[in-house]
Amino acid sequence: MESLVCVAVWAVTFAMVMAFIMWAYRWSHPKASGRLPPGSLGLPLLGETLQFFAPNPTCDVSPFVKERLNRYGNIFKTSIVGRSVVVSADPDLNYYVFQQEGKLFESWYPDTFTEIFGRDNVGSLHGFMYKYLKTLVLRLYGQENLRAVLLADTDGACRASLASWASHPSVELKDAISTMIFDLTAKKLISYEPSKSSENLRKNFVAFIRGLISFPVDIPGTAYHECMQGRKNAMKVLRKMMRERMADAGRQSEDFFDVLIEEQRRDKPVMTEAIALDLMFVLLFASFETTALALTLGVKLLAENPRVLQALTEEHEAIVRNRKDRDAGLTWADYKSMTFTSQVILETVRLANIVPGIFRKALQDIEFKGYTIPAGWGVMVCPPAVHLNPEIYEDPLAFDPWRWQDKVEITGGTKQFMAFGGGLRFCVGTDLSKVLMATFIHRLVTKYSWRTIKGGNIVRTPGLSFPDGFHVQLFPKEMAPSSVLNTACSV
Ligand code: HEM
Repeated sequence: MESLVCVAVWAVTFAMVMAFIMWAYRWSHPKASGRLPPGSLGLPLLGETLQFFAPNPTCDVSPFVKERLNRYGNIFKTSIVGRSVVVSADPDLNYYVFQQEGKLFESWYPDTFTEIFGRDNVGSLHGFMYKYLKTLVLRLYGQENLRAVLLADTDGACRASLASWASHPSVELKDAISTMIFDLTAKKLISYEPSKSSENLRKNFVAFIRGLISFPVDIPGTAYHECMQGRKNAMKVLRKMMRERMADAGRQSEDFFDVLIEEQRRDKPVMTEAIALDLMFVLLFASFETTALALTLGVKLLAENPRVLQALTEEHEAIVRNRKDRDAGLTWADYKSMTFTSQVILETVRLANIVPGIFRKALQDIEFKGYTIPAGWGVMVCPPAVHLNPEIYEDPLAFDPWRWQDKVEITGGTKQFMAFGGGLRFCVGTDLSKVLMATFIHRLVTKYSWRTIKGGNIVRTPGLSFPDGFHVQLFPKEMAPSSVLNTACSV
């Protein structure tokens, strides 16, 4: 009897081991109708997730991507956060993916992203609903409103913020710029006034860049957990605000939230409460964090490249000289005349690679350059691999705004430049972001000098962050001690 039990236990164990081996084999050798791109799917379930998130303290392509590009070429397969993904550094495939949005590919992001931004966030919507939301957002952040309203607002915010920072012995620039842009955009979006509100709304968006593409482990201490807590708190505030406004039939439209509420009040509304709330949540985050990171890196790069700073300062001093009233606000014509500044901005976002991966899902089996991307697989377009490719950009890690000279104005993604995405989903905040950066630079270089106090080192996991901040001291130009100006030195 005992030996029978022993045999049964062995048989069950053997069957389980065999089942596991077969499952693991199927995992690493997935079925496909054609030839899959080269690469490894890593360990079962875990895939190559740990390698993907390994910190990279440089502006260069992450070691994860670089090693695989060297080994497999511009298109390779991997598995991250539980999904099989084809990574593309191939300019033709990237372009194809963008052009085929909604046909062969559709927007898809890892589950962490969807949980944090909400299942009805703009990145997860398609077709009519998506186009309708995009049109609404462009009413706020498109060129027309930027020219009529937002340019003056951003100029005022940059002026006031820089003046107040200049009275401090040290300012952590990333946080200070984030606060400035958040306060400005949250006012436009929900009439948020930090001084009058009991909620510190911005603190709910801390750790988002790290958390969006992270391990979906919801335990205290993880970036994902921090993001989820932030989402819950911010959504509570937004939901309460929306219900109060919905109940107030006589309310006049004051901000973008009111526009969404009016849409919900229509006879046959297409906008649901969930879509409106997720949209507000995404906009509150995207409006400030992306641009704040790019600007902080930009100031650091300027401090490290005095020749660029010199040329930039000359452009802005000429704008001031040509004004009747030297203290007047920036005009749209001033903004449009900033040729070198726009090159500096392009060069900064090329090196910043704020969005390290643009995700899509294949809607059917797709053949490309001899490889098959199976239906349902993810595709990650990898902007850093294009922006830092020496065959496209000579000496790619050099901060060289002159490389953009005589290039046509970029109004969408191209095969060589996709910092703001491409195709149908080209970033709706591109123009706002450029206006913010240009007005900030204008006020900074015409009125102030600065020196680095400490920090400024970066880490990409793979989203960009400044782990020790970037602490600077600002001086009004006329009061600046000449020996320490605009230096990258640390104390
Ligand atoms: C340096 C600043 C910025 C960078 C580098 C950036 C980058 C990007 C990229 C690469 C995409 C494409 C994502 C995709 O195709 O899946 C995108 C989309 C988007 N961005 Fe930005 N962005 C910036 C600033 C902003 C700002 C200021 C806003 C404010 C509204 C914003 C709002 C959005 C939204 C709502 C989308 C989704 C659009 C869609 O799905 O069609 N972004 N951004």
